[in-house]
Amino acid sequence: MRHPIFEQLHKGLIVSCQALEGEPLFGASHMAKMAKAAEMGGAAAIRANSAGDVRAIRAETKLPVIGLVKRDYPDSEVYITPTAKEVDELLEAGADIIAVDATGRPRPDGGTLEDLVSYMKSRDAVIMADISTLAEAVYAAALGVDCVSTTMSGYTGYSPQLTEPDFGLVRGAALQLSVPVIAEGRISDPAQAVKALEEGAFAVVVGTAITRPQVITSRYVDQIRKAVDRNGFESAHF
Ligand SMILES: CC(=O)N[C@H](C=O)[C@@H](O)[C@H](O)[C@H](O)COP(=O)(O)O
Repeated sequence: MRHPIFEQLHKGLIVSCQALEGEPLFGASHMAKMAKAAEMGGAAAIRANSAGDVRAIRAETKLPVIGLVKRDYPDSEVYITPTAKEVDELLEAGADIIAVDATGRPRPDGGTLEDLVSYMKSRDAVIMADISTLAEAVYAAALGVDCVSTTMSGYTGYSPQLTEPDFGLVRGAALQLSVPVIAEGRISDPAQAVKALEEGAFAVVVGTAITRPQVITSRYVDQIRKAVDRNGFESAHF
């Protein structure tokens, strides 16, 4: 049976509020304000990295929070909630849903996705499986995750390296699975978010295009520079 929290997410916009160390908005208080702004704009939920950010966002908003912990381990490329340790941190912080890497890549300490999912189920966690291919989506659903998200498409060596969102994966997974399929990754304008829903997404996650101002700024600057190089705007009034 589908967990009741999914009613709040259905056909909604989930805003990913994440800033990594070294980025100007890094820090729980900045992310809480970002989440508040997203709430004011009508977001259905927030996706957030680290127990500290999850706590701050829960204190600042009434929205459900999808938590993850990005952590590097020396023996694995998996960095989104790789082990039970990160799951415990997120449960303690009160995350409503926990996102975990559900790619087929080797996990730290030889752990398996199957073991992680069964641990999470034993702790009543609601699980979002971050996948990069249809086969991974099918496998995660068979393990009993609550939803899948297309987060990792383009970020594993064997998935298509698209500049656009992976609409084909959204469509294929939505057709094949009975759990909600969330569209996530490189959705950069409202029309793409709508297209993802048309392809069968249950909800849409947007991060960078809303919450990473340095990237948004550079997109404008790049376009402007290219246009200036192309035609110089000689007729502009100075
Ligand atoms: C691949 C990976 O690590 N994705 C992360 C997952 O939490 C975030 O860095 C992304 O911002 C998020 O998936 C939303 O995607 P986009 O920022 O493209 O809208």
